Amino acid sequence: MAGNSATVASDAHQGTDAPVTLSVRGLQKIYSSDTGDVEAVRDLTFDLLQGELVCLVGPSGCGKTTLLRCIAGLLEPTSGTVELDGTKVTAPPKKMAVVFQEYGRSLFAWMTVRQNVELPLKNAGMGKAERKAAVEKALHAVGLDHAAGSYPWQLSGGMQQRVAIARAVAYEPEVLLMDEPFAAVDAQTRADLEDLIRTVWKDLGVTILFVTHDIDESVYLGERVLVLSNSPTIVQEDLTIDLPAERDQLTTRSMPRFTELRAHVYEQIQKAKRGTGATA
Ligand SMILES: Nc1ncnc2c1ncn2[C@@H]1O[C@H](COP(=O)(O)OP(=O)(O)OP(=O)(O)O)[C@@H](O)[C@H]1O
Repeated sequence: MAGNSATVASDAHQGTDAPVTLSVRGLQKIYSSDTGDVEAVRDLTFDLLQGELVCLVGPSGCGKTTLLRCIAGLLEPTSGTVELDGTKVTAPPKKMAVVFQEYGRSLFAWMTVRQNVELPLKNAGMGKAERKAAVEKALHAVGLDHAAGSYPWQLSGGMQQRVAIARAVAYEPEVLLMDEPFAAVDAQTRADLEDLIRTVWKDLGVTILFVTHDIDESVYLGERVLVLSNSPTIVQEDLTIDLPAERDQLTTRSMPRFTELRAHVYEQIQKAKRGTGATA
């Protein structure tokens, strides 16, 4: 089954009319230090079309976080470009939001859930009434209407991560970047959060780039999966996930096609680890 490459389509977005939202071209990042240079990312090129949910997987240490930080305008690439709606990213763009793994550190403990979600809107100069409506909509989207007055430390890890997601979507970003956001929560909560992401994605029409270590998660969530090679990194494969749009933890994960796609990605990651997958 793992050798089923011939039945697995690449170039997922060919034939769709949606415009390109995010464009990464020839991205390279070399870290320089006293002990020498580390080429984390060599030559990454891919596009995200408007409204896509794309997952990014690759071997540990292959440069996923480096790539995301370059896309988010938090790190300057050594060469290559990132463009959002045709404009080069040189600083964190207003139309982008990022959700990190460490939800505990990303929320302010002395602020209520409502205040945490409201803060970036306040900083952006949004009026009070508009802010209130945006916060209510975002908390409702993540199923936390009842927790608006609670403090983060009164919530479970999964609920805290939902607050971080609400804070990111309240802003109505065009692109949502997620860096292994569910790595620190238990399996049951993780499954719930995966479904939440697909619901929020469908309801709000946001473009999502979701980084994960977890092969099953990438196939379950994504419309496309980008498999990265070992460091120094290139895109080893751009894979279409041709599963039905309506996904369900039980039904989707027990589909033969799910098993085939998961086996295919697994095989690609093994090749990436051995350094035999990349052709460029
Ligand atoms: N600030 C830095 N200075 C020097 N090297 C760095 C720095 N940050 C990352 N690296 C190196 O760059 C490579 C890619 O790191 P990065 O954290 O982007 O990978 P990753 O795929 O996100 O890792 P993981 O799968 O473990 O989360 C690694 O070899 C890492 O050691």
